[in-house]
Amino acid sequence: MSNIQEELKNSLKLLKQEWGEDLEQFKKKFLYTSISDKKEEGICWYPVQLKKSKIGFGERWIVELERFDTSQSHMFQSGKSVSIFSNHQNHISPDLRINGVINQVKKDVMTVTLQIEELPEWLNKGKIGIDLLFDEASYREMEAAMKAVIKAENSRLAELKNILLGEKVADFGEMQSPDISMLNESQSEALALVAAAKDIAIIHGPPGTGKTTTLVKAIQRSLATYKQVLVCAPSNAAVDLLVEKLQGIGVSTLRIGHPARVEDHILSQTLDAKIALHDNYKELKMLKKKADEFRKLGQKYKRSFGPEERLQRKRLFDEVNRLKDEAEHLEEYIVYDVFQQTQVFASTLVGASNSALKGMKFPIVFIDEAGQGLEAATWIPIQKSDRVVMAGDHFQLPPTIKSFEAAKSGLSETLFEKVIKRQAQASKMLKLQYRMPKLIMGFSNGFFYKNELKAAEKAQSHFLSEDEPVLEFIDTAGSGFSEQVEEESLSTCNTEEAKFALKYLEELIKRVGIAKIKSHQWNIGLVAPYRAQVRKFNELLFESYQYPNLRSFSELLTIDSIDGFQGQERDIMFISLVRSNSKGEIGFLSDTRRMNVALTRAKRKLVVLGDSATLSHHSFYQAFLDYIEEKGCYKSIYEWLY
Ligand SMILES: Nc1ncnc2c1ncn2[C@@H]1O[C@H](COP(=O)(O)OP(=O)(O)OP(=O)(O)O)[C@@H](O)[C@H]1O
Repeated sequence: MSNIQEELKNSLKLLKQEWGEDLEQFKKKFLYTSISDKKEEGICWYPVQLKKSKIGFGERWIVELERFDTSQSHMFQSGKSVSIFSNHQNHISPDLRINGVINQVKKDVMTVTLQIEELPEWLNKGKIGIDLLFDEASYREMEAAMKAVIKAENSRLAELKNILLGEKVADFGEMQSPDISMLNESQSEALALVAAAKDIAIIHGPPGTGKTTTLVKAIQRSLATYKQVLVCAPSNAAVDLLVEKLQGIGVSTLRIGHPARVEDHILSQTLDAKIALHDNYKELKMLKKKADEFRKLGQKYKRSFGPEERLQRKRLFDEVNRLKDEAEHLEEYIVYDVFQQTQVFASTLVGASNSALKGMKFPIVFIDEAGQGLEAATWIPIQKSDRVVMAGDHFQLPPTIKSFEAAKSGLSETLFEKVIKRQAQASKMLKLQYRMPKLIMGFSNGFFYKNELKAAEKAQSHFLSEDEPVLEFIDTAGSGFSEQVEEESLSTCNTEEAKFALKYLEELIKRVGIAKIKSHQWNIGLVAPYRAQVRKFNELLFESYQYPNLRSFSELLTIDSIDGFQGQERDIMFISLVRSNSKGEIGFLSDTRRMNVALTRAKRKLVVLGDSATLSHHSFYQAFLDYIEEKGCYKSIYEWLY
């Protein structure tokens, strides 16, 4: 057996190990995570009220539950497994839980089929909620993809397996001379490489070098040759960003995936929305309505009726069936028509297994942020494609892996990294970045990119105003701003730091000028590595009136964890590092690739807030503090406190 077959089998084994660990951690999460945390993650409805209950087919109980907190987005959908719990006396006991499967979710009402013989009394006593249970579907899809790749022989997938894993050399056609009218030289060379690639091409490079920009251009170009292509990324946020950019240049894009996971401004690109906007949609609705009316009429006939009525009832039901068939055909036609008009199908890596794409093959798949995708997930869209183009940076966020052992044994190595190592001629590195002035870029450049990264001339003119520093580190050491652990979620926050961050931004807006910021549409990112701190920002900002200017900027302000910012950029970035303790424990912050993402999002101003006494125990932060000192960007919180 060849080495790559062994390697793939090992990857599959590690994936299963990760699956087991994830399941274990999920179980623990449910025991220790607060309800508000779970609600925020979209995996819990609380409180809910029991509206109806009945016994359905197979003597199963079916319940209808309504939630009150209607604003929260969620991930519940039909077919998913859920667990209904009682929070009696603010305590969730494992005994007061029942499992079930979602029949349907309509706005704020969920219908669930339960796996019990009798309804427990506590269901009627209020204080109940619904948890989403562990979703094995993604793992199943990844497992299936790995198995398909292992099994592949005498097929395009088998060839791609050999090429991507380095057994066979990637093939290229004649390289056209790069057209530098739109992009810079190395970006244009990357475009030429993509055009010549018969198997695989990779665009990689540090933050802000235009990987996504070049990839979008390559996608647009490919549409001159191919009618339809597939575009993927590991996260929903990265897919939405690509869809937004493609939409911006007039490419007709269909966003595959559950609408609950798609950002609001991208919803119009989902299949549901496109069906609803289709010319024939009104006709479809009419057919369904008529079928319903005839069905109701037919049901009005009681049991004891004569032959005349029987005939009439039969006619009505025949009509119902005819109308339903017609509606079904019309719906199939609408979907077919939407697909015909689509140039780019866009989904997450795992989302490429969506039934809407079943049986479809693409001449080429483009994968952005490929350094964040697990190998098994990356194979899912590749199975559907003849050629592969990936873009990413292996010094930014890696795939999220729960099992330390599996990560150590190789699961953390992405397909993207393997191809860069094994097919050197198939990749092009971009080195000129357009996002950040040199001062913001400098630390990351030295620490991660051997100072190979250059800043474009135009990035030097990125600032808010002549006298507004582009980089500041504000040291909270000695201020008494110490971290707290959120009791229920065990996530860390730092209330004083959160208050200071908001106050700072409030003052910054006033200082730079509200009108100026609004007229330039400069946007702001407020970020922390911990979800508890993100929650704290939201609580403080939206539940008080202390920050009126910042609140009035809410459409230009994004508050999120670092992971939510991968691939994005903001004019102003404020990072609250949270950790402040006497032991020098920095936990999660030691993931330097995550910090690399955070430190490289800002276009005009980057403010980092943290406790140097705690942070300097780690060499990465010591190096960062040295850089800050050297560049004269250090400030002590005492400048604000007194
Ligand atoms: N050739 C170019 N000329 C001018 N601006 C450019 C060029 N290429 C990219 N940019 C700009 O640089 C910024 C960063 O580009 P982009 O987001 O594509 O980079 P990236 O490499 O994908 O970044 P990240 O690694 O953070 O995902 C964007 O504002 C983009 O418009």
